[in-house]
Amino acid sequence: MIETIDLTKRYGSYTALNELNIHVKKGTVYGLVGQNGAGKSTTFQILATLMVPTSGTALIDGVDVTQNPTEVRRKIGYMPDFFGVYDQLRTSEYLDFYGASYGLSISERKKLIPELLELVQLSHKVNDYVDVLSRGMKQRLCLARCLIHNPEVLILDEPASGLDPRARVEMRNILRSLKSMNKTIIISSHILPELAEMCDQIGVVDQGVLVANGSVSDIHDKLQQQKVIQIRTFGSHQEVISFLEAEEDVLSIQSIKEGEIEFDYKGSDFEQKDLLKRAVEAQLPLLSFNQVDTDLEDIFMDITKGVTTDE
Ligand SMILES: Nc1ncnc2c1ncn2[C@@H]1O[C@H](COP(=O)(O)OP(=O)(O)OP(=O)(O)O)[C@@H](O)[C@H]1O
Repeated sequence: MIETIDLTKRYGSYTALNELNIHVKKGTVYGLVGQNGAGKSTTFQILATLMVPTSGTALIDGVDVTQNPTEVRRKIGYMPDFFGVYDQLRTSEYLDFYGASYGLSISERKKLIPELLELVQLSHKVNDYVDVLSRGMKQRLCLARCLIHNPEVLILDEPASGLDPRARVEMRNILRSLKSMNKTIIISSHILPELAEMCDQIGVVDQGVLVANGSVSDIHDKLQQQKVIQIRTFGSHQEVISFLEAEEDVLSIQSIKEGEIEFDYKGSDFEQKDLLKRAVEAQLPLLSFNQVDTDLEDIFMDITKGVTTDE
């Protein structure tokens, strides 16, 4: 439904997007995650037909965004990361204006606007002026605006940015409703865990390059090639340390505390099983042996480390 093939964008000599390949299946939610300046908005602006790529192709439902932007615009709803709302317009008038721009009749608009306001939980603000709505409400109104022509595809650039925790939860619930309506959604964030729970697939972009792509658990596994293992011991450490130091897949011993050793390990699950077996056979004084869970935030920080952000 959404596909980019070797999508590249250069601003002068600076490459903001470098041969990006992503594929979003119909009815699924794809999260593009990356630090500030990673290239998310650039990708979304190209998908939304607002920017032409330097090379490569982007397709929405098989239609090339550069060659046939008008047809693509009918298929998409785009929520930019920054947007303004008009002064002196009430919430319902604002949506009415956009509905008319998309060629909806008065009766269609009359029926649709209350439905959309209900979906984005703004029914109670129908007669309020848009410029005095809270930030979260404005974001939700902008989302309603994206839906007015019933697009199949939603391109949402950081819809939850700048929102307080409650407003984030509200936005997440709305996105869940949209998913259940079988929309195909691409959404960006610089916070990986925020996207993880609502996305079917995640792409991690770093300096314009897709460094990881797949389901949340795939990414977790792929990026966590180096594990941290914790051993709890009973009695002397020394025997355990000597054993670990002789193991090829033990990269380094991270910490040694009273009764506890942590080490970096690069072996597979199969090799890890054998390591444990050998440790038991060597009758080491082990109380427990387990892999330390790394959360998504740690993994994200790890793969994007060393990159300076522009904020
Ligand atoms: N019009 C432009 N001219 C020159 N450089 C640009 C332009 N737009 C973006 N860039 C640069 O391209 C890179 C990617 O920017 P982009 O806005 O796509 O990142 P982003 O991942 O959306 O970041 P953020 O999370 O801060 O919105 C950045 O280094 C940015 O400074």
